[in-house]
Amino acid sequence: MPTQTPLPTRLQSVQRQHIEHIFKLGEGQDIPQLPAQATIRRSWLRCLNEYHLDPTQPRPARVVPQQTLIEHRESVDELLHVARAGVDQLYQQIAQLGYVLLLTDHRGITVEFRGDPNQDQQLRKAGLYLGADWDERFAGTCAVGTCLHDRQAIICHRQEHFDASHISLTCTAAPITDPQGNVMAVLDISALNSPTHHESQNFSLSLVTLYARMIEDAYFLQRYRGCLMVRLDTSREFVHVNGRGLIAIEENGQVIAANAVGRELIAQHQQRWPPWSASHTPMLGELFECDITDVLSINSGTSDQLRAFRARASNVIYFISLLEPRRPRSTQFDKVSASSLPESLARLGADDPAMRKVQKLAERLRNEASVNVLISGETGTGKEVVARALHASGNRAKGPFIAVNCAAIPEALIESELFGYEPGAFTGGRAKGMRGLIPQAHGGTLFLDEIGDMPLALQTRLLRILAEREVMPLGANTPVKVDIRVITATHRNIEEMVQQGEFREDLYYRLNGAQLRLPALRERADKLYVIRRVFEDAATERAASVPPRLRADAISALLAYAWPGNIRQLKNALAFALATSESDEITVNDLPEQCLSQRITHKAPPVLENHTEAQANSLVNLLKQHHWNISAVARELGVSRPTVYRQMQRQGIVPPNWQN
Ligand SMILES: Nc1ncnc2c1ncn2[C@@H]1O[C@H](COP(=O)(O)OP(=O)(O)OP(=O)(O)O)[C@@H](O)[C@H]1O
Repeated sequence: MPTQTPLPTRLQSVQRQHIEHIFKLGEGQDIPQLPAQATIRRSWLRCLNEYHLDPTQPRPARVVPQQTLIEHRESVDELLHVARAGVDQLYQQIAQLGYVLLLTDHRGITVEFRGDPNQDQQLRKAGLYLGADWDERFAGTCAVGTCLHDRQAIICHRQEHFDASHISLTCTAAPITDPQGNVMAVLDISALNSPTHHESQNFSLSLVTLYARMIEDAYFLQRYRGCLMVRLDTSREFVHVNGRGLIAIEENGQVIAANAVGRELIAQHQQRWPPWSASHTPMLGELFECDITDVLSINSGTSDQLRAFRARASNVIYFISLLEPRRPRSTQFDKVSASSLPESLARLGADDPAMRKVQKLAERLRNEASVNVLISGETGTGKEVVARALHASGNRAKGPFIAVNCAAIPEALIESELFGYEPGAFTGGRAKGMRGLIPQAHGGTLFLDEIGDMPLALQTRLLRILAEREVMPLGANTPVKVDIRVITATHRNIEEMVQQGEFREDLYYRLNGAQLRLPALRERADKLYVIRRVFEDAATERAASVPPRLRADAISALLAYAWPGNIRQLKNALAFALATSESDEITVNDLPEQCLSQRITHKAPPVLENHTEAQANSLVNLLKQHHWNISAVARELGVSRPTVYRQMQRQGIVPPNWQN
C-alpha cells in the first residue's frame, strides 16, 4: 500500500476527503463515510494492495491510439454488429437524462460510444470516450473495471470511484457473456455529474442489465443461427416474446450451447447428477422430462407452437418454443467447402469415416486412368454419383462419361450396344450401323454399372478390350482403338460370384485395381448432411418461388428411418413430400408413411444391458469402427452419449487417447 504522502494543494477538499477515506479503509478502519457495497470496498483494497495505485495521484483518462482501437474493435467485430441496434435503443432512452453509453471489450477498452457531441471536451477529459481504457488496474475502482473483475452488474456512484478525478461521475455497468459464460464485453451508462443519491441509480442498473442480456441473446442467436434452438420461460405468455432461456441443440437433442439462463439450468442438473466426464454436455431429454420428438414437432404439432415440460432438477415447469435454423447447419456445409478435395468429391459427404475414405482414395485416383476402379455398395448408395464425381474431378473431365447399365440391356443386344456394328452387320440393325458405347467413351470414362450382371461370354471380350485397348465392332474387319478409363459398379458380392464360377476371376482382378466401398445410408454419420443435400437438390429442381423448408420433426423422422433403398429412396421420399405438401414447409406428416414405420432396429439392448465379455467386445468393435467417436456410436445404437460413456466405464473400456 502506498504510504500517505502530503496531498497536493491543487486537490479540492472533497477530493482530499475521498483520498483520506481510501487510506482509512486501507488501514482497516471502518468509518460511516466508507462505501457500503462490499464489491467497492474489495476493489479499493485491490487498487491499494495489488495494483499499487496511489490515490494521491489522480490520473488523466487514458485513451488508446487509433490503431490500437481499430484492433480492439476488430476483435469484437461480430458483437459490435449484433449490439448496434440495442446500443442505439438504450442511448435513445438515456440521452435526455444526461447519460452517455459505453460498450467496452473484455479488456476494458471502449469500443463503442454514444454521447452528446456538445459535451465532447468534458466527456473526453473524463474518459467517457471511444478508446478510453477502464481496466481496474489502471483506472482504479470504476463500474466497467470492477464489473469485469467481479463478473457482475454494478453501480459505481461518485465517491465509490477510487480515482479522485472520477468522483463526480456516476456509472452503471453490466457484463455481456459469450455462450461459454466468459465475459466478452461490458455495457455501461454514465453521467458526468449526478448530484442524486446512490439509490437513484437502481433504475439504471435494471435498464443496463436488461440491455446487456438482450445483446447477449442477440449474439447467441446469431452465433447459433444455423442450429436448432429451444427458447424457454416459466411464463407461457412470454416465451415467444421474451423467453429468457436459449439452448442450441443437435437434432438428436444433444445440447450444444446455452445462454445464461440455459447454463443455470444445466448447472442445476449437474449439481444433482454430477457428470462423470468434464466434457459431457447433457441431452435435452436429461434436463427436461421430454421426448426429443415432442420438442421437434412443436412447430408443426401444436396450435400455439409451444409445449410445457418439467425440468428434472428443479421440478419447475418451463414452456418451450422451437426455433428452427433459417438455413442448413452451416458447420456441415462449411466443412465441405473448407475441405481440400475437388468440389465434386467434397460434395459426396461431410463427416463420415467410410465416406472420407472413399473421397480420399478417389482423390488419389482421379488422374490415374490406368487404375480400374470398382465401386461397391448397396443399391441406391450413390455408386453412379461417385463414378461421375471421380470423372469430373480428373483430367478426363472434358471427355465423355458413358454410363452403361449391364442389367438393363437385353443379353442379345449387349454386344452390339457395347461394341457397335457396321452397316448390314445383322438383320434388324440400323442401315448406317452404330458406334458402340465403348468407342463413344474414347477420351473419357466408361462406367459399367451392375457389372455382376454381365454374361460370362461378354466378360471374356471385355477382358480382351481392357488388355488390348481396342474394340472390334460387329461386322468390322479392323479394330477401333479406344482410350478409356473404366469404372465398374456392383451391389452384388463379386468375390462370392467368382468362387461360384459366375464371374471370371481374371476379369475381377483386372476391374478391381482399386475398390471404393460405399456405406449404406443408415450407417452414415453424416446422414443429416445427405438429407439436407438431397432436399436442396430436390427443392432446386422444383424451382418454387419460396424455397421450401424441411422442419425439425421431418428431419428427425428421416434420421430415424433405416432407408433400405438408401439415397435413391430418400430422394424419392423427399420428392413425394415436396409434390404433395400443401405448404412450403415439409413436416413429418408430409413424408411417405413407410418412412415413419420402419425405424432403425437398434442393436443397443444386447450390447448395453448385459456385460458379458462378448458384449464388451462388440462395443469395442463398434467404437473402433467409428474411430472412437462416441456421438457416432450413440447415434448408431440409438442411445444418448452418456449411456455409451456409462457402459464404457462399467466395462472398463478406455479410448486409446485417454490411456497413460
Ligand atoms: N451424394 C449424393 N447427393 C445427392 N444425391 C445423391 C447422392 N448420391 C446419390 N444420390 C441420388 O440417389 C440416387 C441413386 O444414386 P445412384 O444411381 O448413384 O446409386 P447407385 O448406387 O448407383 O444405385 P444402383 O445400385 O441402383 O445402381 C440418384 O438419384 C442420385 O442422384
